[in-house]
Amino acid sequence: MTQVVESDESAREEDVLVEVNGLKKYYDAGSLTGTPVKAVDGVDFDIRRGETLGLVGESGCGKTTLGRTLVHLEAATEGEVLFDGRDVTSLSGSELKRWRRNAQIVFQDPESSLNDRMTVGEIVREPLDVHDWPTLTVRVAGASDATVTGDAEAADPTESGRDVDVTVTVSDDDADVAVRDSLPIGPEDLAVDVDSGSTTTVDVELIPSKSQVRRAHVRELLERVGMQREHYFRYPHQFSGGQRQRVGIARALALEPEFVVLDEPVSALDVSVQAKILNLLEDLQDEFGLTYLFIAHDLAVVRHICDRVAVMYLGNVMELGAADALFDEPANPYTHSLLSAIPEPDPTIESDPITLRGTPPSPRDPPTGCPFSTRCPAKIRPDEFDHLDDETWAAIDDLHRIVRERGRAERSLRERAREVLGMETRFSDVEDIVVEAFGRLDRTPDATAERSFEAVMDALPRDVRGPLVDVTDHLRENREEDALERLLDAFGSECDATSPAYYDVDEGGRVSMCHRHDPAYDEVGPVLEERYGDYAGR
Ligand SMILES: Nc1ncnc2c1ncn2[C@@H]1O[C@H](COP(=O)(O)OP(=O)(O)OP(=O)(O)O)[C@@H](O)[C@H]1O
Repeated sequence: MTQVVESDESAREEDVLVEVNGLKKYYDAGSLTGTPVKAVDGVDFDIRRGETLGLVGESGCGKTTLGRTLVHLEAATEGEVLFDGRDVTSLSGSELKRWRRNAQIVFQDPESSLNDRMTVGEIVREPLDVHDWPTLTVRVAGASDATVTGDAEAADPTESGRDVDVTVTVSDDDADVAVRDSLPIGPEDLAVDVDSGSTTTVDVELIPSKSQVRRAHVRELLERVGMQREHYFRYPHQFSGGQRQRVGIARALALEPEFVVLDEPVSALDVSVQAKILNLLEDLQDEFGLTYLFIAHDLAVVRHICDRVAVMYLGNVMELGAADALFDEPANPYTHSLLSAIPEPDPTIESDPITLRGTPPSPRDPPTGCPFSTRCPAKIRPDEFDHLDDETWAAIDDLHRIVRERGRAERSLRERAREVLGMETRFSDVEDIVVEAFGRLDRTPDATAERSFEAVMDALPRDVRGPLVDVTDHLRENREEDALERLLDAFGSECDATSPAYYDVDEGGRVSMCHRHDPAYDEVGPVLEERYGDYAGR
């Protein structure tokens, strides 16, 4: 007798699904210039089974690259990505193909991510064809030595039940078969033959064709994501952005992955549609026990949908922790700055955003110390300059950024020729830059008048003027490296010198990368309050 019964979904444990260790992704690593784009520059974190981890940060900080590297659309330059404890960065060939089913991605723009020449059904079905889905995984109970043949492969009896589609229980020539209920097949679709010779052989065959099973699965998926079964034969351009994103989600779920990267899945959609897609994603997560990495720039959406959040800057994770705690009491100066930029919904509350000056440095040339050091509103300042006010520091920091950028910019052939010929180059405007950065500090009665370089320098405190004279001298000679070194030597701090460690910043396991968490320095919050008063990031 052969009996087929449906099994319960196995209980999911609250454990780590993805573990990322020292992950780097550099582009053009072998280029002639020798300076790769350090898109992801050494990140460590876990993603727990069944959770949604948010990934936020300014454009270009490496969010998409990190997401793509996790699902192996990009090869890692260095580091590990462990899925269920197995490093997948070195997988290739059939092993990689097999693993890929487990990790999928939903792209930002449903306009460009769906092939307009394929029907909706073909689009969702394509991964099933590529992976020859379904391959039934069979575990045989009750027989110590059994082989499995037919449309199925044998599962390791010691593995967790999560990976098993069919359980065959053998006693003499009887077999009970359990089919996982998310497959669009029932007892009547399977033929199970048990041959108990010297070793037990279990032959499992699908009765409908694979094509029929795939079509049925695609239709079920379409319905599950809020489309209709009849939409199978329509084309993407016949649908709205929201519906197209539903198709993208159905395609990502077709192979029943455990882990899905959602790369700005609602950013391209109308606000009215965004909530519906987010609700759908949450429902699907509950139903299928999915684990999400949710990449987004809308912090309100992230707070709503994510369990934990990682804040990224220049290829580094600056802070990571429970979403509510991180939004309520940010620890890292970069998180403070990001949150401070969100408009205050209550107009009666007066607060000023922390304005982040300048743009992030190029990922080809990240700062030596803390990645955020060139823009940090809470940057540590050397004690001997305690007497300087915030405006003077802002001017010093501006000059630092300008010199850094200039040092990085490739000099054109024409500029080099002009230098050789002793003609004027772009560095001839060095004095203008100093006047621009420091001229507004002068509070004398005639300060509104155009200031000369000499007048601006004279008005500066002696211990600022001294280093600035050296800096401008270096710049006039086109020695940007020396100018930068002099600036850092005079005004730099721990933030410029060394990359900070991660510190535990709350009881819930939140970590943040900032020298200010070292008890030797004042903490971030009080420093920002002192420098910015009633700023909006708290
Ligand atoms: N294929 C590539 N080749 C070279 N550089 C790349 C490539 N892809 C991305 N980059 C660079 O890597 C850095 C990180 O880009 P990435 O797209 O991951 O950032 P992001 O945070 O997702 O930005 P956005 O929010 O704008 O999508 C950027 O400087 C980008 O220009």
